[in-house]
Amino acid sequence: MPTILGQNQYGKAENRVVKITRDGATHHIKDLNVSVSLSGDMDDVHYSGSNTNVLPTDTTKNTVYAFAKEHGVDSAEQFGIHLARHFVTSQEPIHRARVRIEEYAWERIEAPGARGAHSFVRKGQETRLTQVTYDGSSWEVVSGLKDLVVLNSTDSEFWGYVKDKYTTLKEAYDRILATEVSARWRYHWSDDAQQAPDWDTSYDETRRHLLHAFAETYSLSLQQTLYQMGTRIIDNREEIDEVRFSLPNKHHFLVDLEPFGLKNDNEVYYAADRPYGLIEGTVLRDGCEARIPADLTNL
Ligand SMILES: O=c1[nH]c(=O)c2[nH]c(=O)[nH]c2[nH]1
Repeated sequence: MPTILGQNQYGKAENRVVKITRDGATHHIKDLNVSVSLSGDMDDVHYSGSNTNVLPTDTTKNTVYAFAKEHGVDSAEQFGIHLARHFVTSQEPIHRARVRIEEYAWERIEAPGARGAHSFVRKGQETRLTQVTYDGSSWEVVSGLKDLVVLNSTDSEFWGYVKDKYTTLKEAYDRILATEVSARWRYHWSDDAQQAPDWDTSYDETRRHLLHAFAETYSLSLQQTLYQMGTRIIDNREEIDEVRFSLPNKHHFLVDLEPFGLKNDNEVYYAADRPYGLIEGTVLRDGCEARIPADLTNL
């Protein structure tokens, strides 16, 4: 049965680019997910396997990162136009380039004790959670949130760790620290005879303390940041006795632009989605018992 080749296209999908622009202590962030799809004279590669006309998808990925440095990212549209024009005008066999971009929006965390403007929270609300348990005489209220994504574009280091024969990680003295916070906090209110907290105020203030502690901590590890966030909540919210966090370390790797003759001065990052470090821990008011389960998905 004879066959002919129909529509075809190829490229690299979902290149996660984070571009930090440093204006002194004020940083700006652009966070994109860029998918490139090219088409043109690609019959041969399908029919015979000849790659003569094939610009590797790996190259399209490199181009995305290099362009983030060379041209900056003013807007997703502008960035897409640069890329699409480049592929069509620089490669004779490529006749059409489609560049799709998703942009993730960030807001600044305005924290009074921050050393600069380099802390961000992803736009789009987190999910507020609660679990109420009553056995006829006492109450347990555990509230919290999930999907609260935060990022510091500086003031984060990681070094001095154990090195064994499998360790390849380079020590970092200025890295991006980003996580998607999942937190649960347990109220010490357990008795109808006691005045219950104002739940809405408690939620808003706990969230605020958590964000401010994230922004204001000069971090030597995500573990240290976790402890600071928990301590800030326990110190400021007397109605809360225990806080537990599950913090995926959302790694941002500096892209090596040297092969393209470009210097990457902590500007262009590859935002990896997996695998991720997972840092979890509880912070307790002294003298209180830990009751939030270790695995927050069980709550
Ligand atoms: O903040 C961090 N804590 C770790 O335990 C760890 N491990 C790692 O590879 N990177 C990091 N970062």
